[in-house]
Amino acid sequence: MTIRFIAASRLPTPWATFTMHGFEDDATGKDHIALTLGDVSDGAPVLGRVHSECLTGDALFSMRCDCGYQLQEALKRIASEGRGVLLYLRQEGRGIGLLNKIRAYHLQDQGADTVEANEQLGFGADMRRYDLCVPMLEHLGVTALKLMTNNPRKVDALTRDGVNVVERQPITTGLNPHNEQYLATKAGKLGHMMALDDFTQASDVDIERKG
Ligand SMILES: Nc1nc2c(ncn2[C@@H]2O[C@H](COP(=O)(O)OP(=O)(O)OP(=O)(O)O)[C@@H](O)[C@H]2O)c(=O)[nH]1
Ligand SMILES: [Zn+2]
Repeated sequence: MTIRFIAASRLPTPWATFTMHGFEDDATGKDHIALTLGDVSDGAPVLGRVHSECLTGDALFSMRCDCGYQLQEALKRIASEGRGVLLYLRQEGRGIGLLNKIRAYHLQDQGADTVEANEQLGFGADMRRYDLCVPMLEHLGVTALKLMTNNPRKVDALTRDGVNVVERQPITTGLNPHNEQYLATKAGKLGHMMALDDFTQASDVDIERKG
């Protein structure tokens, strides 16, 4: 696997102006992004989120999952700390791709849960890889992460791949009637460390604009 840095630019958002770093994954042809704020290469642990692509949740306001809410919350928390990193990994649908995720959603519309739907399609419950994070973080000079996640398997996978995760911070946001069952399945079957009582409710429109 070769991850190559391609270019960086400013990325203004409602919460802060981040630096956006683009990388190319030669093995898969996919491109991945890191957003950074402040000096992340000074050796001190960095507040971070490793976020896997969810086009429906991140860009199309889907309420079926918690991805868009988590993305927004992570950027807000990094902005309020004034320093942090978000890796945006192009592994849609827990690694099965967008069209297979739509197939999986179709099965879920008929009663399967998120894990059963993947399995009925012949996939594992979670096909993601995190080894590409290492060269991305090395390029950015990040040596230790305070990781925002509820997913202990993500922490384990990153640690196995050589990422120094020194702290886990829960990120429980965006509960709504459309994702309640999905979140319960993540906690029950995928091992996410969260209870529905921990969650903040999604408001109708959660987008804030500054200025
Ligand atoms: N196959 C499949 N993928 C889904 C479904 N819902 C969300 N996803 C994908 O799941 C990924 C996000 O996974 P999550 O389990 O929410 O998050 P996580 O990264 O494992 O854990 P957290 O760090 O706690 O958010 C994204 O790639 C989404 O596209 C679904 O029902 N089926
Ligand atoms: Zn999602």
